[in-house]
Amino acid sequence: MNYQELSHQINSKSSYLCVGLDTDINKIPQQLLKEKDPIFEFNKQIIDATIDYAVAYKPNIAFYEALGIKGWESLQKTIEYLPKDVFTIADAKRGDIGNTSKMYAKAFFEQMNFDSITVAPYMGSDSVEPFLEFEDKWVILLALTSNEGGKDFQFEELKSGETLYQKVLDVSQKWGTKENLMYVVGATRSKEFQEIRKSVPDHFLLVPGVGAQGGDLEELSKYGLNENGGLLVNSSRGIIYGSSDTNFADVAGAKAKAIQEEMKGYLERVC
Ligand SMILES: O=c1ccn([C@@H]2O[C@H](COP(=O)(O)O)[C@@H](O)[C@H]2O)c(=O)[nH]1
Repeated sequence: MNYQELSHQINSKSSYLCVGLDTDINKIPQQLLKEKDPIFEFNKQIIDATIDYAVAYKPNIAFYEALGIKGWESLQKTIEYLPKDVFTIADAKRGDIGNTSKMYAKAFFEQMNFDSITVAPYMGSDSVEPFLEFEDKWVILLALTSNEGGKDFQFEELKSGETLYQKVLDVSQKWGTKENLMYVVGATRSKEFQEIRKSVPDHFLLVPGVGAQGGDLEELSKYGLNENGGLLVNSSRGIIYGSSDTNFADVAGAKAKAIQEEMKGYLERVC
């Protein structure tokens, strides 16, 4: 999916919601365990219930890898089940020396046909560029993460006066464009949103950390939204684990709808 198509989806659904498919076999409703593929069955019902309110889906790959071959099969089926007009994110946080990164890119872009993958910037340009060589595919580079430990390195002030995460934003803009490069900025970092938006006015930001991690949707939307949308805000546990009963999908749908309605209001302010 390209920049214009993503922007169009945000406009037509009045939503920049990304549903996180962090599907944990120990958390899904008991009655699904009798299914042949409980993880896929759970994802399928969550997707059906939330599809009208979401523009993107983000399976966190760890939850599938943890189950071995069966997990990879559930992931593949989930990706195949998702409609082509939603944006798909492999939250895999990859990145290695160039020839290895190329193999990661082939795995997620060619084998699994994801639109995008999260990549760690720490190994630098040659670890990121192989992902950027794929047409209409995206790198989502970790810039300022939502977790407490993100402060250990990302706020480090460099000799130049800029912080490490600012340097990631500045330098990486030479590697890709707004058409193939997005950034992860945690919803818990709402104080930094205004300044980050100035550094990357046109790039999309993937924002995890609303819901279970307590990020403020209104605050981050105020500074993060731009005229193309410019944001994909992820919620995983806050949507998919609203109920552990037979009504789990309905509850997920209602939670996604509530977020979409709130987002609609924020989008109207920038249009
Ligand atoms: O900075 C980051 C980067 C990635 N994540 C991932 O997003 C989801 C958040 O899940 P919630 O249940 O909505 O908290 C999860 O897959 C994380 O691994 C992040 O939280 N922060």
